[in-house]
Amino acid sequence: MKIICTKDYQSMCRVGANILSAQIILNPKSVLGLATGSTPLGVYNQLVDWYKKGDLDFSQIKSVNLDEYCGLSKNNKQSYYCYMYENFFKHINIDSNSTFIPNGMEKNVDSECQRYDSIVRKLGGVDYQLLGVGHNGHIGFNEPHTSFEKETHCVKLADKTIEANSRFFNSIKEVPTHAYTMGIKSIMKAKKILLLVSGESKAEILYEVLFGPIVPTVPASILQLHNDLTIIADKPALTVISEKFSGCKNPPSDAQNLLPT
Ligand SMILES: O=P(O)(O)OC[C@H]1O[C@](O)(CO)[C@@H](O)[C@@H]1O
Repeated sequence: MKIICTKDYQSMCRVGANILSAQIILNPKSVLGLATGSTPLGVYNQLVDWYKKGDLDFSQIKSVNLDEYCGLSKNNKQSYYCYMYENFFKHINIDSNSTFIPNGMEKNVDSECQRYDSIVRKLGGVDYQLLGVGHNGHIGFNEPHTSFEKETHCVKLADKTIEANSRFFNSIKEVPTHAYTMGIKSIMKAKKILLLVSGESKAEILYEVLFGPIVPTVPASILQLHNDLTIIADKPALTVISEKFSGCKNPPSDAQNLLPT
């Protein structure tokens, strides 16, 4: 894995956008795996800016999103469909037939999961997967204890996730209790993965994710086994890692450039 340390959220997003724009320029037919939540917003803003300046072309790009709340329609402002449209898709020249998000309104769980997995397969898999991480180590909506073997499935959201995401809703009661998510197995199949982590509140979990044991209680810990993983984290998110390894005689090689000299 490669860990890039940036001074703050803004520069994390700029570096992230640079990595994705290199992917888009070098492989204009790429399949991008996209994430929602607060973390990638700055990356989307930056990519939109560069698109508006004429530096990027999304006309042949395809995208698959990680997840969607169950029971929220495309018109619901809190749906991830709406998030993607408002924050990214409506500002760029991506073909609306080339963007895919699980259908949160589909009640037949098996058929929706199979449909989504077959879309990803038909696209030839994800070339670059963008990820954030939840405070409990979830990626997509794969909550702690989810089997590493799952592809798209329906999950019951952890109380911690419902609480964290209630900031986007009028009240915690409005937060859906279930979601469709691509599974850990689907995420690990991506050719390249870019994990973004910002803020001190994620520092403890980032240490667990990158240097703790690989266990289903910390779903993102499986990323340690991916052979093309880049992590961009800002300084506050790296505080626990540098604390744990500073003064350590043999810090893991991946942590060495994060330590004070
Ligand atoms: O970036 P946030 O808002 O902290 O959310 C963390 C993670 O939780 C999710 O919102 C759940 O899908 C992810 O998309 C995101 O990466």
